Amino acid sequence: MTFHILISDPLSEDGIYPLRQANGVNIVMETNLTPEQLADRIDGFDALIVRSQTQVTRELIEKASNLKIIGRAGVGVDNIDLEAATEYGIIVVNAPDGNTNSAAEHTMAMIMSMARKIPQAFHALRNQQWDRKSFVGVELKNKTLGVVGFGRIGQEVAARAKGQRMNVIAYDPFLTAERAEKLGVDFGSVEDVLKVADFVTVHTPLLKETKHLINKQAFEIMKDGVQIVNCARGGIIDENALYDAVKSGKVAGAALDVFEQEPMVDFRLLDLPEVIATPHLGASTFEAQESVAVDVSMDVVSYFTTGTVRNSVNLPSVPKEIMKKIEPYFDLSERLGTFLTDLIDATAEEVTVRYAGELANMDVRPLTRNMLKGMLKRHLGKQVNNVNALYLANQKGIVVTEQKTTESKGFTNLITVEIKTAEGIRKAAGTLLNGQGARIVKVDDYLVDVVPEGHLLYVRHNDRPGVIGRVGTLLGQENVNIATMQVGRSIVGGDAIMMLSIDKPAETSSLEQLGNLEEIQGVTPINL
Ligand SMILES: NC(=O)C1=CN([C@@H]2O[C@H](COP(=O)(O)OP(=O)(O)OC[C@H]3O[C@@H](n4cnc5c(N)ncnc54)[C@H](O)[C@@H]3O)[C@@H](O)[C@H]2O)C=CC1
Ligand SMILES: O=C(O)CCC(=O)C(=O)O
Repeated sequence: MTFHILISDPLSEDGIYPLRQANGVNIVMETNLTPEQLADRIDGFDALIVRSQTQVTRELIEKASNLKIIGRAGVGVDNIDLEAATEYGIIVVNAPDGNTNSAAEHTMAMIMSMARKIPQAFHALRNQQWDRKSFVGVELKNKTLGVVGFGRIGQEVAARAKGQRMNVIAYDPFLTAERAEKLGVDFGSVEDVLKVADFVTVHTPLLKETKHLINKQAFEIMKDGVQIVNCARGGIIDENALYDAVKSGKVAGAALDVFEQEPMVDFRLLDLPEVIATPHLGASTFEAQESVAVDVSMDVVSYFTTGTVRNSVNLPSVPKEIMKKIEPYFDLSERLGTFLTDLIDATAEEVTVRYAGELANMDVRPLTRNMLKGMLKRHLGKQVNNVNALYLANQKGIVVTEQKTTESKGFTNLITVEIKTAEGIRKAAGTLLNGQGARIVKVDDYLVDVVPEGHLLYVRHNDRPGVIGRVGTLLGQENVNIATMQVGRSIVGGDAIMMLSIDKPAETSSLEQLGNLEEIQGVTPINL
């Protein structure tokens, strides 16, 4: 049998030697196809290997009736419709480590070029202007670099910046005080980072949560004269807001490798002398291109020869016989993870999942992974699945433990998730009620009965007469319909909670008003 592989973006020839050496493969390299030509060409191929140019859309996937694996020679998979690939049973693999170094070096090159106005000075010189006055820069030494997104590349950039004797402050939802100390950086919230940084560099993936993370409001809290870098993904910085911030003088320099639309169509930002740019070259080194091509080629060969891969982004790998028994708990596990993540405004350090009842006699590792997927997807987005969730959690320094007991205190099965953060331990427990679907039955030590779906509000309050009525009245005034409400309390007159299920998400202003009501201690929206 021949395995047909289409490579549709330029890949290092040295890097694809694992493919060239494999028996029974037919490699076709066509790197100049239009989307329409690619759609006409794709059918019949077993594997598609791309970089960032090829858009692997649902329409393309639907035309690829033989496709089994998509290889992304790089990190970001935002050019691949993962949902469609998963839906069609196509494994997506990437090369998460191969270009980290190059992307970090490019970021440093951009920071230094920007700080010393090297591209601008070169441009003048090339136009035969010997101008030594217009290009006075700033030193990096003793300046503060703010790193938003402290994963592989963010950490490598920080290490290099420290070599330039910069101070580094970072924000990442997975960064704990302990890890920050170990890595020799300060840490704080995004606002903390933006307020104190002389240079800001972003290294997050582009997700719903990170789209326009650096916007008008973000620029407003930055220092006057801040310099800003984006070598991650176009769209993390709002380009219109950046334009205005540079124009107004708030931002003294911007260095961009990536853009909201690529190839670039709107060149307005480049009219500004403070802005320097490269056309998405962060990973464009011989070393990185060879490395990502080797990694992805090895995974494609491994899939072809053994059916296994190393760097899966979406592979569901649950043994069939286990799957049948535990499948009904998949959704509940994931929702418990998301529920607790929304509830907790702190970095998870340890996660314990307790299985009580019949589940204790089964291999429940897929459930734990699904719970972690629910937990991590809030910050890592689509790249998390039940295959890579545990790996990613470990990579973030989260200690994951499973515990089992056959005693389940009145439930056939009970799954309790406990998350430890620097602020303490929070937990939620859920079960499947016979014929009535999933329920969250305990939040911390309060007994509840909540369907884990839709929009929920978790309200902490003092157990006093009239509080519940005031909450209902206010939400009514704000046109928020309450579908269900649960109340739990520790002791009469003590701390209490309300779990409300509402028909639509409450506006921020409504939540603020709710939080300001007498006897209310706090309000947390949860969206499942
Ligand atoms: N310009 C280029 O050619 C290249 C760009 N990239 C891009 O760089 C980005 C980062 O890559 P890696 O470091 O390898 O990924 P990574 O997954 O190791 O790190 C990303 C980090 O962002 C954090 N994060 C997620 N949401 C966040 C938020 N709202 N605020 C702060 N942090 C948040 C995550 O927790 C994670 O630690 C990706 O978007 C990738 O596509 C990567 C390589 C080359
Ligand atoms: O393939 C490329 O050159 C882009 C690399 C990149 O952006 C990534 O790996 O996320």
